[in-house]
Amino acid sequence: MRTHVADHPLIAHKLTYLRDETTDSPTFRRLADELVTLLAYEATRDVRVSPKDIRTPVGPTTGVKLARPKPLVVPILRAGLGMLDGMMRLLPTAEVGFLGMVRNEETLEASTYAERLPDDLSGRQCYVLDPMLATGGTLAAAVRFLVDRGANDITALCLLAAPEGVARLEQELADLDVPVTVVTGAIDEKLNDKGYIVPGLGDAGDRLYGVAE
Ligand SMILES: O=P(O)(O)OC[C@H]1O[C@H](OP(=O)(O)OP(=O)(O)O)[C@H](O)[C@@H]1O
Ligand SMILES: O=c1cc[nH]c(=O)[nH]1
Ligand SMILES: [Mg+2]
Repeated sequence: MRTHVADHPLIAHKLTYLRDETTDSPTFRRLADELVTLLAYEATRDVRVSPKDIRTPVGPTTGVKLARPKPLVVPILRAGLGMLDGMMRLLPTAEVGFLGMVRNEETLEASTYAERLPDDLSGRQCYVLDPMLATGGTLAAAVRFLVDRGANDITALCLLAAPEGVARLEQELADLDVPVTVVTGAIDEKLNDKGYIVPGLGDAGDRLYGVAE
C-alpha cells in the first residue's frame, strides 16, 4: 500500500477551518468539497488515459482522453457523500457506485448496510471517498469488497487519517495483488480511547449532516 500525504499550504489552511469546532455545517460542507478537489488532483495522477487525435485551429495533434472502462467513484455513506461533488467536478464522466457502511461505536467494527455497485469491476480503477481513516476497519472492508468484485487499482481519498489506521491497512491488505493508494490531507497524532482521530475534527458524518439517531 502506498500512502501519500498531500502536503500543501492551501490544504492545511482549509483543514484548520474544517477541524475548528465553531465551523458550522454549511461551511464544513463547503470546505470538505474544496478539499476533495485539491486531493483529487493528487489522487488521479495515475488515472488511465488513451490517445486521442484532434485538430486545433493550427493543425493536427494527439492528446489524451480518459481510458475505458471509465473510473468508478465510490463514496462510503454517509460521510463520503460530502466528498462526491468535489470529486465529480474533476472526473465528470466517471461512474458512481455506493457503499453504505457504519462503524459500531462500541466495538469499532465496521458493517455494510447498503451496496449499489456494478457486479463486475474487472479492470476498473476505483476511487473510494471517505473523510476519516480512523481504525481503518471501514476502509479495509471497502477495499476487500471492491477487490472481490474484480477491481484492479484502488485509490482512497481521506481528509484525515490516524497512524493506527494506516498501519492496520498496510498489514491487512499486504496479501492483495491489487495496488492500493491512500491520499490524505494529513496524518494526525493518534486515536483516542473511543476510536476518534486526535486532534481530528470529531464525527464527520454528524458535522456534515447532523447527529445520527
Ligand atoms: O476507520 P474506522 O474506525 O472504521 O472509522 C471511519 C469511519 O467512521 C465514519 O463513519 P461512521 O461509521 O460514523 O458512519 P457515517 O458516515 O454514517 O457517520 C467515517 O466516515 C468512516 O467511514
Ligand atoms: O474521528 C473520527 C473517527 C471515526 N469517524 C469520524 O467521523 N471521526
Ligand atoms: Mg459518523
